[in-house]
Amino acid sequence: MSADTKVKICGLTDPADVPAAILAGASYVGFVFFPKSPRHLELEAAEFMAAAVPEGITRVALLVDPDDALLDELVARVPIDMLQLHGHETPARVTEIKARTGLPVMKVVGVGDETDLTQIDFYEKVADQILVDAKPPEGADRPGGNAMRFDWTLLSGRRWTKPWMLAGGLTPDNVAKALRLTGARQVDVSSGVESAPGVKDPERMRAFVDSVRAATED
Ligand SMILES: O=C(O)c1ccccc1N[C@@H]1O[C@H](COP(=O)(O)O)[C@@H](O)[C@H]1O
Repeated sequence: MSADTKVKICGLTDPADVPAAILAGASYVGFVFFPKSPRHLELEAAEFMAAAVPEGITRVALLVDPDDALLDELVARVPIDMLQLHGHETPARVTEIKARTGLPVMKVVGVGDETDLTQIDFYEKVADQILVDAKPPEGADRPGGNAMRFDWTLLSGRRWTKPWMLAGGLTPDNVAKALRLTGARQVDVSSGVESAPGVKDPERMRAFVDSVRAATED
């Protein structure tokens, strides 16, 4: 584990969440653009919230199989530093989206069992970062943000050429164990720092980052 482990807090929905996440110690903040999510933001709200993020904090837009019209409008209106692709985007589509937007891309790979890890070998060739999340259950309403974790031991000893982040069901109580088992140097949390779906809790955000810091100071 490393003392400079970074935290992404995703799914901010209220303008007050921005200073709360930053005060807690987030290095990345995430905004969700997926209408079926309780964390979905309209572009106007996102524009306002992203503009309030200080320099040095990475603003991530979470998208699910976005079409070109959405990408163009998002990039024109919202000050964003990175895209998180959480759908079924192929490696070729990742390359296209990077070229179209001029933004770095973090591609999500859903893990249910060991066989899913082979996907990372394809995506690390084209994406700037990889986000390793739990694979959603069949028929789930959304491909992430389900507070679901996977078997973290699957990642023990794995190395990839691109930076990667661990996500999926992380909480202030389990993140230390997740860091220990996976060796992750970046973690992403949404449901685990909420008081209700789509409602971020400043105390839980702080507790999460504190747990990461305590675990990485060992
Ligand atoms: O948060 C959502 O509603 C969401 C919708 C569609 C795709 C992904 C979504 N969430 C992301 O999933 C991971 C893990 O979340 P959790 O900590 O298990 O709740 C994270 O990147 C969320 O932002």
